[in-house]
Parts: sequence; C-alpha cells; structure tokens
Amino acid sequence: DPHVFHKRHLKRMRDLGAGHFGKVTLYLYDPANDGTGECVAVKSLKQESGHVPDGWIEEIKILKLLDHGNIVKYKGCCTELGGQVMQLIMEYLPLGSLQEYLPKRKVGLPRCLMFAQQICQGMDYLHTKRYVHRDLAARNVLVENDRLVKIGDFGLTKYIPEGEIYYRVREEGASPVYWYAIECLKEGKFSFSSDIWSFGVTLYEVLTHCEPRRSPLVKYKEMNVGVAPMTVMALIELLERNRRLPCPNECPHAVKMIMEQCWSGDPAKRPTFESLTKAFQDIGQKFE
Ligand SMILES: Nc1n[nH]c2ccc(-c3ccc(NS(=O)(=O)c4cccc(Cl)c4)cc3)cc12
Repeated sequence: DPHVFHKRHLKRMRDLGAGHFGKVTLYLYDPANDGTGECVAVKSLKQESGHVPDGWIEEIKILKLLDHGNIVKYKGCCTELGGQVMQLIMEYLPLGSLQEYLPKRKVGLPRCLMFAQQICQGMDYLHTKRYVHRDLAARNVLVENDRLVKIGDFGLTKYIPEGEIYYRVREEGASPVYWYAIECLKEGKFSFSSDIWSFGVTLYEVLTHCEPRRSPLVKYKEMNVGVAPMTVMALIELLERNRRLPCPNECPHAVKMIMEQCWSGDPAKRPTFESLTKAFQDIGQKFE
C-alpha cells in the first residue's frame, strides 16, 4: 500500500515548522537504504501521551479527502507502537512557506496577485466541501515553484454541518488572534466568513512580502499606543473603533477595496472565495 510508510525507512533531515500542538519535519523515505528515496514532509503531534487525540485523526481524514492543485498533497501515514502514534506524510515543497519565500525574493505585484488568487481557489474548494480552515496565514501557505502555491496545514480545520454557519469554540491556547475576525475574538464564532477575514490578513502579508517589521503583530501593537501589552480586549477595541491594518503602499485601489471588504465588521458583508477568485482574475489581467 503506497500510503503506508514504515518508520524504519524514514531518515530525519530537518525541521520545517512547528505549531502549538505539532511539528512538521523533512524526512528522506529511503526503503532501499541507498539515499535514492524521496523527500517527504512529516507532521507529528508534540503530545507524548500514548493516546491519539480525535482531532488528529480528523485532520488526517480531512487532508486524505482533499484533492486540489492549491492544497498540499496527502501521501500517507506512518504508525508505530501499534497505532499509538500516527504521523501524517505529505508531499515536500522545497521552497517552504510564503513567510520564508517572500522576504528572500523580489516578488512583484503580478505574482503576489497570482498567489492571492491561488489561495482563494484552494479555499473556495475547501469551503465547497463545508470545511472552515480557521488558521489561514502566510506561514501556512507553501510554495511549489515561483508560480504555484498550496495551502499546507489543516490543523484547525472544522466541518460545518449543513444548515449551520458557525463553529463555536472557547479555546484559550496559543490562538493566531491577529488573523482572527472580530466575532472570533469576541464570541469564538468561526465561519466561512471568518476565513475571509484571515485571507485579508494573509493578502496583507503577501503584499508586504512578509517583512517582519510590517507583520500584523507589529502593526497592531503600533496602533495600540499607550496600553503596553496587546491583550485580546485591546485588539477587540481597536477593531470595534474600525482600526485596521494599514494598506501597503504598493497596493492598487481595487486590492485595497478587497482588503477592506474582507475586514468588514459584519461577516455578511464580506466577499466569498468564489467572488474573490473572479476579482483577482480580472485584476490580474490588468497587471499582466
Ligand atoms: N515545505 C513543506 N513541504 N511540505 C510541507 C507540509 C507542511 C509544511 C508546513 C505547514 C505549516 C507550517 N506552519 S507552522 O506555523 O509551522 C504550523 C502550524 C500548525 C501546525 C504545525 Cl505542526 C506547524 C509549517 C510547515 C511545510 C511543508
């Protein structure tokens, strides 16, 4: 079974990233043990305890059923200790995430807009399957080559049953609050529309080439003059006073409008990924 990977043939190379609950590591899968194997990205949970959390099984199930050009490909699983530990095996994209790629390379506006459109295509596919991502950010978008990006992590993705529009959580943990819509911060209400808000922040990151000194965290803290620590309450107050991340100067008017719509205080006023995909198609033709 090509989806089964045996632990003994996985040779660890280097870390690719780490989240709150897990980490992603580059391995060479080399069953012939002669260095001719293939590189794979392995996501494993940080948890030491034996039991495999339900959410982890769910994440693997979700990635297994997703099949789209702008979503990282599932390759299989590696189990050990009789299924006590399960690792997710994905395709390896050598150029890493947008957060690593953009600051190093001069990516002009046309390619930034092309990447934005591809993120919308991948997210539109996810939403048509009634999944809410909940962690869309440049760090979770991977670069296949200089003209193709893919969404690379589904650790917080949740299914929204027919007839419902929210997934409600009251999670404390290390939440990516600067990518969260105002209703997520205030009521823990995650929806297709809150993913659109996160896309707006991701679009901001792409247009600022993920420069650390222009990161959402830095810019929100700059807006929060006076009150030293940026608490979630301070962020909510900023957003309720209609403060938003500053539109990057290299941003065309049409893209500025998109960003502002994504950050509408009213979730119902935000665009859909379907409409955004078309909008970026039209804009892209003007800047080709
Ligand atoms: N270069 C790659 N090839 N294949 C990959 C699959 C996932 C990833 C990946 C995906 C996401 C991240 N972002 S991350 O913020 O490090 C992260 C967030 C949530 C959970 C984890 Cl374990 C890690 C870091 C790496 C990289 C590659």
